[in-house]
Amino acid sequence: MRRSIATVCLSGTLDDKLAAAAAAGFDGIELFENDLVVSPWSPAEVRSRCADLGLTIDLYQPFRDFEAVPARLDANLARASRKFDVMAGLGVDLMLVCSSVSPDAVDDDGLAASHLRLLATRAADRGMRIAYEALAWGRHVSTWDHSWRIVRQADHPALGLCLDSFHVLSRSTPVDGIADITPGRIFFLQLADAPRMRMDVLQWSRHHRLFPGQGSFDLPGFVGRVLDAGYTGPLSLEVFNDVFRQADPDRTAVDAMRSLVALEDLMGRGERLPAAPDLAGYAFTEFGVDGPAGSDLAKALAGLGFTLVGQHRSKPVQLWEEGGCRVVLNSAVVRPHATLSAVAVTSDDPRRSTARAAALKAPALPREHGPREADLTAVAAPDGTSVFFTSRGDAWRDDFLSTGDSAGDGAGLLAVDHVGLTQPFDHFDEAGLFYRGVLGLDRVTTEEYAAPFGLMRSRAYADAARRVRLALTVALLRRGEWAPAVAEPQHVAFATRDIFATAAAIGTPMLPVPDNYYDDLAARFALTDDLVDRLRRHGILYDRDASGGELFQLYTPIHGGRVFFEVVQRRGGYDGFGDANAPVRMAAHRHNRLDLPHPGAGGNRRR
Ligand SMILES: O=C(O)c1ccc(O)c(O)c1
Ligand SMILES: [Mg+2]
Repeated sequence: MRRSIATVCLSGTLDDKLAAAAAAGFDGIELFENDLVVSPWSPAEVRSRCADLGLTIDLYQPFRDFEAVPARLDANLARASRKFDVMAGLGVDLMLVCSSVSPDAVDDDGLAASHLRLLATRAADRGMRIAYEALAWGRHVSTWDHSWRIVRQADHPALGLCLDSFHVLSRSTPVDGIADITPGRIFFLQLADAPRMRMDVLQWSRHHRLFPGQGSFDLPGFVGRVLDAGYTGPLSLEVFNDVFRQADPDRTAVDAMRSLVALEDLMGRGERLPAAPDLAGYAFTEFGVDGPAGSDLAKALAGLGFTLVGQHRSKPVQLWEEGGCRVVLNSAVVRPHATLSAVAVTSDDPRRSTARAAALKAPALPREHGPREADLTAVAAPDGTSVFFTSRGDAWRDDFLSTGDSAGDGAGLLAVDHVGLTQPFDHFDEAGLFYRGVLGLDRVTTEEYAAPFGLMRSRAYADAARRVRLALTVALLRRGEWAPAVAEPQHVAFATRDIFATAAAIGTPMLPVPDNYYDDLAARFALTDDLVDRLRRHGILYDRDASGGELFQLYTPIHGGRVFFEVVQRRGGYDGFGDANAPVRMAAHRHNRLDLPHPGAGGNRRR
């Protein structure tokens, strides 16, 4: 299928947008009038620029407030005629007319149809066509089925529909009937996703649209019906989004292309992606550390029961292990402090995982191989994390020389439960689409909560077997300046079979948790005094879901300036991430980092 993108999706001037669309591999564009108006290029120059870049101009838009505004009919036809001249210069034959919002528009389908028929006649005289789109906030026409009735009534071969997934799905109008639209009458298809929000639909549309797969709309279902109606034109993205409007257009265009590739795969039409192989879990997580951060993390890992079991053959890289948890401390990647630099997932077919990632436009990372170093394939995630695919059998471990120590039972940690990555504000949705697509994960939860330094959103993904879980978080506004030190922590959570045994093995609680938290917990969940006391004594946080599943969590302080570890025990099918406890953890980290006096766990209240 041809893939197009509306210039309104991308930041910059027209030349920036065209270059970005072409570089990301789009076949065509929808030209937004504003982008042409501010361009120094004539329509003919834009046409030749697009041709040079291998882009077609598939649609010119928007033409507003035309139908059923009787007082302005002549003026509107004159206006249209000038726009047809522009379109002729551009070499584009399709104009988008969106349903009138003017207070002067009258509620008269017959009149609307006759006006559109007149416009279509004029367009046809110039070899052009009109695609009529119902805006969700149109004054009298705001649903796809209403626009279709009018188009049918107008009955002109140069008049058809433009269907826009946002306008259709934001209104929850039934979509089944779309498949029955007369073949050939859908002239254009615009795609946008969006989060479900209860707000004015115009504001929702103009600020919060997202690329397919980043929001909550059922786009595969919607597009499937449009294709069932015989539509053969491009899949064209039309996303009004405040962040994308000011982000690097090259990067946005790649994100956009990735969304279309993933959508076509989900629909099972067009090009298919290599299927996501089954994942067996995280093989290891790697932290890039400088000297002080390296010793800080090493101490923290030892405190959690890890053993230093390996030293890399050729690089300053350590392998720490406990149960099925492996942590690599890499001081070859020189970065300030500590950074969760890589995650490695064990894939049933690493080659296919890599091919899938490449098809989703994940940049491949060059690896330097020493003589015996395992051939790990890696791609770069939008947040800078490297994602490795390893095979079962741990061949990658041959890169490490044994220290002679082997991991004992430690504190009873079993495997990585999840990885938590805080995302920069501008790249949260992009990162979600990337990880989900590349690793073949499903979306599990989306939560929002008020934390000490602002509102947070967290979104978690996991494979069907729950062997690889990933939690992304973001501050809902760009971070204020005043608390930058805790801006973007990253963490790895390890699963334990028995959190109380693990806590006992660790000893003194690593991160003091306020008494007030436990008083509130007792009230919220009607827990026994005994359980609350045990939680309190060990600094364990607790959560319970609607069906009785339970989560127990323990946290370390922040190490190496940016990272922390978590220990979790899930019971009874608990599938979340304890987001209700995140503000408690964040406040405790703040206390800890400032080294504020703490009354101590175990019932000593502050006076
Ligand atoms: O927000 C708007 O005005 C607008 C314009 C053109 C479109 O295709 C659309 O979906 C919305
Ligand atoms: Mg539209």
